[in-house]
Amino acid sequence: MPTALQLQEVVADATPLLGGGKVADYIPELAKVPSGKLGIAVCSHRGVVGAGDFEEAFSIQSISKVFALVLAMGLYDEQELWSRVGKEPSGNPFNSLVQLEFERGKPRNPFINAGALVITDMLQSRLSAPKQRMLEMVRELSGNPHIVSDKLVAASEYQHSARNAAIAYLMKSFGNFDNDVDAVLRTYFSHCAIRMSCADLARAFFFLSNKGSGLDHQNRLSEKQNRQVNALLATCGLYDGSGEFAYRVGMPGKSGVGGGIVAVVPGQMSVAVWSPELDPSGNSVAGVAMLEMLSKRLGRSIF
Ligand SMILES: NC(=O)CC[C@H](N)C(=O)O
Repeated sequence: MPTALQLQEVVADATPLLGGGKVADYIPELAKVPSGKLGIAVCSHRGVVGAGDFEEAFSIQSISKVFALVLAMGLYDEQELWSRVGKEPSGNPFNSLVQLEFERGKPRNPFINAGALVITDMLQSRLSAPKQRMLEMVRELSGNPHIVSDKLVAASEYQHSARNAAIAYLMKSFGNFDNDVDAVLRTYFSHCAIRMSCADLARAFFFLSNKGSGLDHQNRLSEKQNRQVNALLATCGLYDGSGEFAYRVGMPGKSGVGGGIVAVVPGQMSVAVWSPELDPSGNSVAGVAMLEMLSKRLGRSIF
């Protein structure tokens, strides 16, 4: 477990990288976030340590794709789930359509938009209130009952949803989408618009470093499912930047276009970082750098 001082050093050493990326602006509401934020939090059995802006809430965006998958793994059996979505890295941008046509509407993995939209469609089929269920889950996992989904961000995404709608309709044309596209998009955007801090996220992801059992001692996943999710995070969690992330950081991880990244050190700790400026793949520039520094300084690459 790093000390607060070590985390402060990581934040200080990442500060010169500010200005080296671009805040997501394809969702206009996200473009309003100040670009100079830097936060890091680590959670182990001993609790949370953080530095920088680690207590400030931000839009978790694609990090919600992990929570959605975990929910779906509790509702569907293995065979059913993976008949609808694959387990391979895509090597393409997170919101790409090209592969979907060639691969007959089956998304490569649950951590790109197409995959998360199929997972959300599956949640929509089995849950009466999927938006609320997701909020309950992140509140329980993080121990923070005040977590909410930002209605302005969700509305902004809905107003600019042409690409996600196109992905969903393409999958529907192949028979891999059961519910009304508009209803599923609204649920998906509500999940993406959840606001959490690095401290919340580090707590919420602790179960993935602890054989599927959360800080509240609830078993969220079996040990086997936990290994499976970590394997998918290690290979697919940062879209077409997943190989580079494994090379530099060496931890299963998941990013979002809000600038957050969560990472897991199996058996030890979960880490969350935040800095809004992104690289061309949509991953936080300073966020990846902070995780790389932490991994190197503590010797925590899993490889
Ligand atoms: N990579 C991301 O974080 C993308 C999530 C975003 N809500 C979208 O659908 O485009």
